[in-house]
Amino acid sequence: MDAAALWQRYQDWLFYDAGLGFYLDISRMRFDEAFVEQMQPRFNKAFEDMAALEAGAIANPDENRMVGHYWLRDPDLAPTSIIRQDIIDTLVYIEEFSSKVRTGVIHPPDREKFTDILSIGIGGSALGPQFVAQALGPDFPPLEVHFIDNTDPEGIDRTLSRLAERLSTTLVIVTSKSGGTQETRNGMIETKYRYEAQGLDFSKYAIAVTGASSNLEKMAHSQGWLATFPMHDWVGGRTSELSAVGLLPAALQGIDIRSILGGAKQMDGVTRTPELSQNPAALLALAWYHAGNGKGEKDMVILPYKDSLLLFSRYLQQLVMESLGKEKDLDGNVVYQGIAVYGNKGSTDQHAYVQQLREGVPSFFVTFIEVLEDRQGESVQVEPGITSGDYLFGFLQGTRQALFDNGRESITLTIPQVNAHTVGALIALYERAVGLYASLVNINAYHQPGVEAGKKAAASVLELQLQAVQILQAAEEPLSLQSLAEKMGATHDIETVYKLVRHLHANQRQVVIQGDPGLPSEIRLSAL
Ligand SMILES: O=P(O)(O)OC[C@H]1O[C@](O)(CO)[C@@H](O)[C@@H]1O
Repeated sequence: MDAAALWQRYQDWLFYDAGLGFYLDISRMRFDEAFVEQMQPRFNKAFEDMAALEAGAIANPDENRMVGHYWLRDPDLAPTSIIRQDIIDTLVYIEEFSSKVRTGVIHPPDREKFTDILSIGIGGSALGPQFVAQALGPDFPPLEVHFIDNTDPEGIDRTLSRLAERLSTTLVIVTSKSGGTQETRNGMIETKYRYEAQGLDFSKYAIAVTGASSNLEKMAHSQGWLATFPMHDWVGGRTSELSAVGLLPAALQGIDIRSILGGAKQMDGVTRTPELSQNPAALLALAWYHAGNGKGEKDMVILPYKDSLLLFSRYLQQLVMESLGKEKDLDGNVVYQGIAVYGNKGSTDQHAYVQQLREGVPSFFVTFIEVLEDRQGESVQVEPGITSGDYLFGFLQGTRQALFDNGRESITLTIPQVNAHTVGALIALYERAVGLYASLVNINAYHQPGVEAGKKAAASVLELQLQAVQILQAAEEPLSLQSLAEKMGATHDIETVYKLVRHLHANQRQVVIQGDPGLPSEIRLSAL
């Protein structure tokens, strides 16, 4: 395609919404009119599915749940007046509570104000708050936010050690929809232990964001925690950023949550349009379908040219991959769907993996995110007439061009600046694009049956561990690995037995290995 034809294609496919100041360019995806025409019936169905979902249909049939994240930013859309009022009340509660914390009306025992927030949660109960804190957190927030989002002891220690001096002014938010996620529970128990070690009553510092009647909610109530906020049944973890999960920590950091909601609502208005060319979420879904043949054959590389959007790719990784990565379609056929997502930021990545994108295996399409405003205030000139922001802009345009010249496709989103409104809009855009794409490929985007297998397997490893220790404690002499596994009735799982004794030995806990651990069949095991 020559330059004039490309320019025409750019103009033909350019989407712009003046209210949002938002542009979407899919001209560098090499689909043709015939493809668009062929996709139209699927889109008609996707728009119908989406309308039904927003009206309160059971859009997550496996879990028999409504899918209502769109109602969070427009409560009038909620299917019942009870849900509507609940959304409104929760928002007011979040605002009142966070304002009282910021001003010291709610304060820690014997101290004037909370200074820090420790957010404990994982997956959808962490990624949104982390992304928004990075994108929108002020330079000097009224409360600085920290995260424990794993059960890694060293990671937990690092966060808690850094906070040790300020634990007595740190507000802990434990976020878990199910209220039973082990990583989050472990982080909470370890944190509580540190508070108690300092003679602090954890319940005076703790808040829960969780589902009704979850174990976490029951514990928060019975122990008299500072507050609990709801995580509604009809909001999935990966679409919960605009519920209390994301809004509470954002409000505590002084981020304008009404503006996030406003941006999302405005984007929802635009992406509700049942007209492919006028709907940027549908255009994204079209581009994804084209790139991967509707089978996820190409990976989605997210490249925001803005440091503050660094975590967007990690946020989208869960939103897209947990939603679309499914073994079966809605009719029960095995389809192995999904789109792999990764990314970091430009132009930093240009000095890392962009080499492969330009010249290596062409297994991806890029989504560039361009922010028009370089910074607030004046820029120095790094060369006559040129600023650092001009360089960032130049690198984005240059990389887009270089990729296209070598047959690599890309999408470009352009926003006027990174602010609460545009971040809300970006979240809403991708939520809708994922929902539409799921309809195109006929899968349930709102369940996650696959993650249960890993959780169950982990639980059986821990059972094996307890059993191994018990047998070693009862043994009169050191055992070989084989005989330990036999006594456990776990010869089929001897590799796991080997690994768990090695782990315990490395931590000087309960088990001693004698012999060369590199020769598993020769080691002798005894209780410590
Ligand atoms: O909020 P919860 O229930 O602790 O779950 C955390 C995350 O775990 C998952 O259920 C996957 O295991 C995600 O979908 C969810 O965001």
